[in-house]
Amino acid sequence: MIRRLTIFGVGLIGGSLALALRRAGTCEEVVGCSRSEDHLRQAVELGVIDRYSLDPAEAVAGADMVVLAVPLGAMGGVCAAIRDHLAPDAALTDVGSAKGSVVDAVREGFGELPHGFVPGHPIAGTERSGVAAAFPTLFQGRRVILTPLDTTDIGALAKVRTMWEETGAVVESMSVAHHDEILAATSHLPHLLAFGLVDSLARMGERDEIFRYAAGGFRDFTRIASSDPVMWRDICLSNREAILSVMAHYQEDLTMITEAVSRGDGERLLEIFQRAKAARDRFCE
Ligand SMILES: NC(=O)C1=CN([C@@H]2O[C@H](COP(=O)(O)OP(=O)(O)OC[C@H]3O[C@@H](n4cnc5c(N)ncnc54)[C@H](O)[C@@H]3O)[C@@H](O)[C@H]2O)C=CC1
Ligand SMILES: O=C(O)C(=O)Cc1ccc(O)cc1
Repeated sequence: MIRRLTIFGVGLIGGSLALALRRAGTCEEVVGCSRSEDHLRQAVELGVIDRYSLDPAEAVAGADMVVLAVPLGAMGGVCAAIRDHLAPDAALTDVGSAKGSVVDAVREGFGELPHGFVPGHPIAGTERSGVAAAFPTLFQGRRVILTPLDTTDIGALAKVRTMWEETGAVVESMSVAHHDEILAATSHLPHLLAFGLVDSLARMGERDEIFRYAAGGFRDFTRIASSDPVMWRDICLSNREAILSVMAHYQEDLTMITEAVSRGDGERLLEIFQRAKAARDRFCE
C-alpha cells in the first residue's frame, strides 16, 4: 500500500499510472507536480490526482513513493529541486524511455544516487500526450522493465515492483546498458524511421497530394510519427550511442534491399520478405 504517491509530470504516463493505482485501490493519496498549473488543475478535474503543488519541495513532502514522469531532459532539474526534501526511506522511480541518461541525471541532481532509487520503464504508451490522453488500463498485460543499480535498496525495489504489478503490468529486470540497447532497436529506431519517412514524403509531395493516396499500411507504419517531438528529441539525445549502432546496422540492411531492387533480384527480396513475415507473425501471435 502506498500512503502518498507524488508524481512529477502528470501527462500520459504519470496520469495513467495514477488512474491505474487509484482503480486498484493501492494508493491513499496522489499528489501531482508539474510546470503547468492549468494541466494540474485539469488532472484534479479528471480525477487523476487528489491535489497538486507547483513547488517540488512541497509536493514531495511526506511521500513514500515518488515517480518522475517528465520528459528525459527535465529529470535532472526535478531531482535537484527535491534532493533536500525527499524522505530518506521514500522509494523513487522514473518512467523514462532511456535509462543511462536518467541514472546520470539522478546522480547529478542528488549529488549521489539515493538508495531508494529504482530506474524503470513501462513499455506501453501511445502517440498521444497530456493528462487528457491518460487511461487506467494502459499498463494492463504490458511489460515494465526495472533496471536496479548496485546502490538500490531491495525494499524500494520490491515496493516499485509491487506498484507496477498493481497496474496489471508484467515486471522484468535487466541492466541499464542492456535496456538501452534493446529499446534503441525496438522503439527508438522505429520512431526515427517513422518521423523520417513522413518528413521525407511531406517535403517531396505537392501540397499533401502524396498523403491523399496513402492506404492503411501507411497509416499503420506512421502512427508513431504523431508522437511528441520534444519527447523524441530528448530520447535521441539520451541514447545516442545505442541508436547510432542500431541505425548503422539498419542502414546496411536497407542498402542490401536497395541493391536487390536495383539488380531485379526477386529471389533475394522474397527471402528477406519471407523471413520478416515469419518473424512478425510470431511476434504478433
Ligand atoms: N509517451 C509514451 O508512450 C511513453 C513515454 N515514456 C516516458 O514517460 C515520460 C513522460 O512522457 P509522457 O507522459 O508521454 O509525456 P506528457 O507530455 O504526456 O507528460 C509530461 C508531463 O511532464 C510535465 N513537464 C514537462 N517538463 C517539466 C518540468 N521541467 N518539470 C515538471 N514537469 C514537467 C508536463 O507538463 C506534462 O504534464 C518521458 O520521460 C517518456 O520518455 C515512457 C513510456 C511510454
Ligand atoms: O505508441 C507506441 O506504440 C509506442 O511505442 C509508445 C511508447 C513510446 C515510448 C516508450 O518508451 C514506450 C512506448
